[in-house]
Amino acid sequence: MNLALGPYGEGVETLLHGEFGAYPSKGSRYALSLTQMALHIQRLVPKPETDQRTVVPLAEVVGCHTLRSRAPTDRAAYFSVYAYPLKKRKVAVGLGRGRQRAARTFQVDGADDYEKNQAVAEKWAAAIKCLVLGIPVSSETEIAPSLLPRPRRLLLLLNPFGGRGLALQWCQTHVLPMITEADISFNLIQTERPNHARELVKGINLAEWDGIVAISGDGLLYEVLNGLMERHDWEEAIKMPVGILPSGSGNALAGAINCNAGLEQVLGLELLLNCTLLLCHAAVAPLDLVAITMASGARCFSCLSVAWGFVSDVDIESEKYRHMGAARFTLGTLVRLASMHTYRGRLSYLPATDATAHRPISRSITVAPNGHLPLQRLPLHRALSDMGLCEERHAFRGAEPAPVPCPSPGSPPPSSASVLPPPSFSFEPGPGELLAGGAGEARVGGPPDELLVPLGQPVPGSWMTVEDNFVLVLAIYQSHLGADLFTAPFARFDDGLIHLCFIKAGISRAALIRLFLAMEKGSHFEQECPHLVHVPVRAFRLEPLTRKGILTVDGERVEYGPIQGQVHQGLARLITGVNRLKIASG
Ligand SMILES: Nc1ncnc2c1ncn2[C@@H]1O[C@H](COP(=O)(O)OP(=O)(O)OP(=O)(O)O)[C@@H](O)[C@H]1O
Repeated sequence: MNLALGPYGEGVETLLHGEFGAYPSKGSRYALSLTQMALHIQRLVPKPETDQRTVVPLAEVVGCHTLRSRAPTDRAAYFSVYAYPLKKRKVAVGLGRGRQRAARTFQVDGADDYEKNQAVAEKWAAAIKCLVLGIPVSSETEIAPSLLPRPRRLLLLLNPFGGRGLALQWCQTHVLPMITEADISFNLIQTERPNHARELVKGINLAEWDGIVAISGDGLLYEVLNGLMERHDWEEAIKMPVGILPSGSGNALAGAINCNAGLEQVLGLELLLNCTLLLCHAAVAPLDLVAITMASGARCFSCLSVAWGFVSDVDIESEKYRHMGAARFTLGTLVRLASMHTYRGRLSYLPATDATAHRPISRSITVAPNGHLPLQRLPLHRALSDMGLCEERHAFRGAEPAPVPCPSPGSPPPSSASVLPPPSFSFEPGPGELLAGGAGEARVGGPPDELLVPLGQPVPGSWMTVEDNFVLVLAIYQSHLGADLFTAPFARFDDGLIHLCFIKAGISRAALIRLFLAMEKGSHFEQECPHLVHVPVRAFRLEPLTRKGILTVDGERVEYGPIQGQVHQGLARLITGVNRLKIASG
C-alpha cells in the first residue's frame, strides 16, 4: 500500500499514483497521487529546488473530464480536473477570499498507443468523480468508469425576478459552467409568474429527473415543495431531491446548507458559488417539513418558518426595497424599529421534551398546560437563556417524539385562555402582494397531522399555552432565517423539531437591536435576554388576538388569523452536498 502525506493528517492511503505531462506542455512533468481526500501534485521536471507539492482538496473539485488531442498523431490522452478553491480576490463585500475556477490538465503518455493512455486517463477521471460523489473507493477497488452512476438530470427552475434580478446572469456565468463540469445534465426553465413552478412540478414525470433545483430565493422552493405535495403520488414525489441555488433576497435555506457544510457565512455570489459546489457533490439528506393549517382550512407545507410580528412585518414591508437584495431586510429592520409594535396573541405548543426528564422552567410568562387552571400545578418553562445553549441542543436533538395527545370526549376542560371568543381578523394584502395560503394549499395531500385538532377546537390537554403581548413569534425549523441571520444555531435539517422562539413585549429597542446584531453570529441566546424564549416543540398553534397583522410561511404572506403546524420529520429530501469531503472554509 502506498502512503502519501495528506492535508488532513499523515499517512493517507494512496489510491492511484502516476507520472504525467501537462497541458499546455512546456516540458513539465508531474507526479500525481490520489488519496480519499485530495489530489497531490508534485512537479518533477523542471526539478524544483525545494520539495513543492500542490494539494487539491477533492471537496473543492466539481468534476474531471477526459480529452483527446485534435492532432491525429498525438498518442497521448488527457484528463482535466476542475476545482473551485478559495482565493484572495475582491468579493461581493469588499476584499476577501472568493471561489475561483482552477482547472489543471494532465497528459497521459506512458504507453505507445492512444487506447492504453486513454484507459489510464479514464481510470483517473472515474476515481476522482467517485470520490467527489461520495462513492466508496479504496486501494482494493477495481477502478473503472462503470463504478459511476449515470449523469444526474436536474430540473432547474429560475425566478428571473428574485432578489436583485441577477439570477439569470449568475446562472449563465457561474452555475451552468460549473454543473456542466460536474456532468450534470439539466433543463433550465425560467418561471413566468407566481405559482408557475408549483404547476410545473405537479406535471412532471418523476422518473425523468434526479432532482429539482430552485435558482431563486426561498419562495420558489416553497412552491416546488408544495407542488410535489399536491400531486396524487405525493408520497413518491416528495422523495425527489430538491436543492436551492440562492439568487433571491430571502436565502435562508441556502444559508443553512452553507452552514451545515461547515463553510463561513457568506452572502450574494459567494453563497451561490458555495451552494453550486455542494450541489455538484450530490449528497442528499432528509428534510423536515411542517404541515401548516389555517383558519380557512388551507393546508400547506413549510420548510423554513412561520413568523408573526416583527419578523413578518419586516419581511413583507421591505418588499419595496427588493432592488437592494438582502440589504432590504436591514433597512426594513431599521424602519420597523422606529415604530415597534406589539401584538397580543395566544401561543400553544406541544413541547418536544419528555416533560419529566427535561421539565422546562419559565420566567415571567404565564404558561398554562391545557386542562388546568392557569398558574395552578404549572410545569415551569425554562428559556434557552436559562439553560445554556449546549444543554438545550443535547437535550432535544434526536429526542423521541412526545406522546401523541389524543383529544377525546373525556379530555380535561380547556384552559381559560383557550375558551376566549376568537377575535375577528382583518386581512387585506397590499397591491401586488402574494398569498401563499389559499385554494392551492387546500388541495395539498400529505400525511395526516395526528398531533393537531381542528383550529375551532381547544388544543389537546398535554399542550402548553402562553397568552401575552409579543414583539414577535417565530416558529423556525432551520438554522437560518436569512443568509446572514443565524437564528436557530441548534436546528438541524431533520431534527424533527419546530424551534418556537418568541420575544415578549417590554423589550427595549436597544435590546432588540442587540439581539438582531448578535444573530449574525448566532450568539443572541448568550445575551440571556429575559424577553427571548425558545422552546423546541413538535406542534404549535398561534391565535392572534390583535386584529391586524402579518403572518408569513417561509417568508410568503398567508391569511391572517389562527394558524397551526406540526412537524413531519424527514418527509422531504434536500441536496446538501455533504459527504465525507470537507470543503475549505473562507
Ligand atoms: N416570473 C415571475 N414573476 C413574478 N413573480 C414570480 C415569477 N417567478 C416566480 N415568482 C414568485 O416570486 C416569489 C418570490 O421569489 P423568490 O423567493 O425566488 O425571490 P425573493 O427575492 O427571495 O423573494 P422573497 O424574499 O419575497 O421570497 C415566489 O414565491 C414566486 O411565486
